[in-house]
Amino acid sequence: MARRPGTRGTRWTRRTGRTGQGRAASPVGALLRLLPRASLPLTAALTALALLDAALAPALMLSVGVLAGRLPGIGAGLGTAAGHGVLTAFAVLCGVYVAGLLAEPAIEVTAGRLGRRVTACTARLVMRGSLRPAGIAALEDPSVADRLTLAQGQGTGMLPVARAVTALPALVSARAAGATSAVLLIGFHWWAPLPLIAAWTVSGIWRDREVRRAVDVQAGSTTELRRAEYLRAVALDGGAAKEIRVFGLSPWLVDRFTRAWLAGVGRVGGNRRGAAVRDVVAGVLLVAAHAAVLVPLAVESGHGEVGVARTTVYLQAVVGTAALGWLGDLQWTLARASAVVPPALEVAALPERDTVVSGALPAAGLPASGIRFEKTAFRYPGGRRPVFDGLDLWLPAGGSLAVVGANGAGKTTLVKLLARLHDPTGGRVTVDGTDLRDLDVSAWRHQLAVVFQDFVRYELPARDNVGFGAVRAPRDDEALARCAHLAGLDPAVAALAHGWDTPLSRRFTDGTDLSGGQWQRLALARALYAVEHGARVLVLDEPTAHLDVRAEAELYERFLDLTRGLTTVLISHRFATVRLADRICYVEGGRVVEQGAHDELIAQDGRYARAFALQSAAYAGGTHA
Ligand SMILES: Nc1ncnc2c1ncn2[C@@H]1O[C@H](COP(=O)(O)OP(=O)(O)OP(=O)(O)O)[C@@H](O)[C@H]1O
Repeated sequence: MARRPGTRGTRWTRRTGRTGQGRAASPVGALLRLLPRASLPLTAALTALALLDAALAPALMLSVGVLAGRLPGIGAGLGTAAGHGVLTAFAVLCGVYVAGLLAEPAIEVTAGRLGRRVTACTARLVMRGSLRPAGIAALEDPSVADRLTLAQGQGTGMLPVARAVTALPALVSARAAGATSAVLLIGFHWWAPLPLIAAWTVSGIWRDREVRRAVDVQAGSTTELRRAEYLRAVALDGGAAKEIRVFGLSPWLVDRFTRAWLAGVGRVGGNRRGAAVRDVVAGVLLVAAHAAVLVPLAVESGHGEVGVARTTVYLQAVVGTAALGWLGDLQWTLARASAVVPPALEVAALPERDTVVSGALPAAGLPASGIRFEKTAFRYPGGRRPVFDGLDLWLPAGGSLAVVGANGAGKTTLVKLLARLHDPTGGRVTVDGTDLRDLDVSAWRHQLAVVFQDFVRYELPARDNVGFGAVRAPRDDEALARCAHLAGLDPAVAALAHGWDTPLSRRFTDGTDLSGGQWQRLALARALYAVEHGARVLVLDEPTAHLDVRAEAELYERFLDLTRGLTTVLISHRFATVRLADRICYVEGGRVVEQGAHDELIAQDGRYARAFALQSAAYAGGTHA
């Protein structure tokens, strides 16, 4: 089936036809189901208040009618029975009016509080959902990225979900008033409400469909809007501030942002074809329906067949049936603000799509013997070619293995398989003979300490940046100091104005930033902190990329100290670093093509030896390889 352009974001929903909660993805329905989860007492209170408010509208209508009917009796004097009747009707009218005045702020406060709970609940669902999958494949899927964008309310004209909660009681109250008006009209003629109900319903359904379509298109346009949001973030976030200025990217960024944004919102605006025709037809229907009721009412009232009181009530009721039709801003608000709920529920259900499933076996003490990649094959989801195709590799416990190979050979992918961020698509990875998939995934990761090539610079205090190596461990300042020392971070920590509590970002009060090399040492300290708390496998992916020559030399000197007793995987393009490892493997074409100790590989005079010679010659000649 041909797919409309720009509907990529809804592919996931359409494929499953269900939300993550296993129900149809109606935004308002999903919101109604979410309310009690956010707060049961507040939902109950808001429902009660909304129903009370809904009852007040017809009560007001009736009491006005009764008062209008009794008013002529005032001429007989207030002390008479007719006068008492007028006073009673007036008192009831005042009571209803005051109740309405009191209900309004009560609804506002309750809806406001429930709205905040729903906002928090939605945010929690999205955070937990996107963080819970053990693997990262789903998060790299563009359709998931689109759902995440929507779930965060970043689509075109999306409104905060709390606005939907405040719109709901107003909608209930309006609909109830409309229904009561229709019922009251039966008193005039049994058929009187029918033309009005039909006309308002038809026009309401047309407008409602239009809104749903607009919100749908809005969802489908998130790929463009995500690009626009990215460009805006690049311009404003500060991380790219230097390059933007040096390369003169400002006009390009503004232009591309504008184009992507307009392309995204254009889809929404461009979806009103035929709406004008429907508006005209709806207008004609409404005029005809009103005429069908008002003309007989005027005639019968003029002939005295319908009294003043009833005429007053019926006139209000005719006007009141409008609440059965399209409720303008209220419905727009509800549709746009509740649109975040289905994608939020889908993101909440992300773990169901995850292919990385935890086993149950404990991992404490592993590896005692070693880690083995056995005929491992791997292809990224949607990837054209396999990264590995029968890779065999043995990593003895307590030893160090360096992995070398050209850019894109799959070195980092090897680490992802080791950490079970992805699972092999063929073959297996074992530790002490047990398939990694049979181990409890958290327990196995507890055995790992990784410095990723693209390690994260958390804009948080230095203590957290290192402490994240063992986030569940109690605060341990001595361990922090030891790790900082081993990673060569002492001078940087000593220079922090508030020591370990200094935020490592200029965007926070008293915050500071570190140099690239200092950040890399911090990432190393984080991994060492994990080792302090039980990790037995240390993975260093390009650990010296940001270090100066002296720092790199220092790391070489400390390498044995750093890795003592640990099973170490070292990935590096710097052969001076690589040769520190017990064994080296050369990855090419999805397999290990050479492996052995540095001297053995040099003696083999193969790829490793040639690459080593090339880099040595480049350094000797004063250029970097
Ligand atoms: N998330 C991903 N989705 C699809 N393909 C990917 C993904 N990550 C990496 N690849 C591809 O997998 C291959 C191996 O990438 P990997 O990052 O493992 O290489 P590498 O050997 O670490 O490279 P480098 O030396 O440049 O760091 C590359 O062709 C890359 O384009």
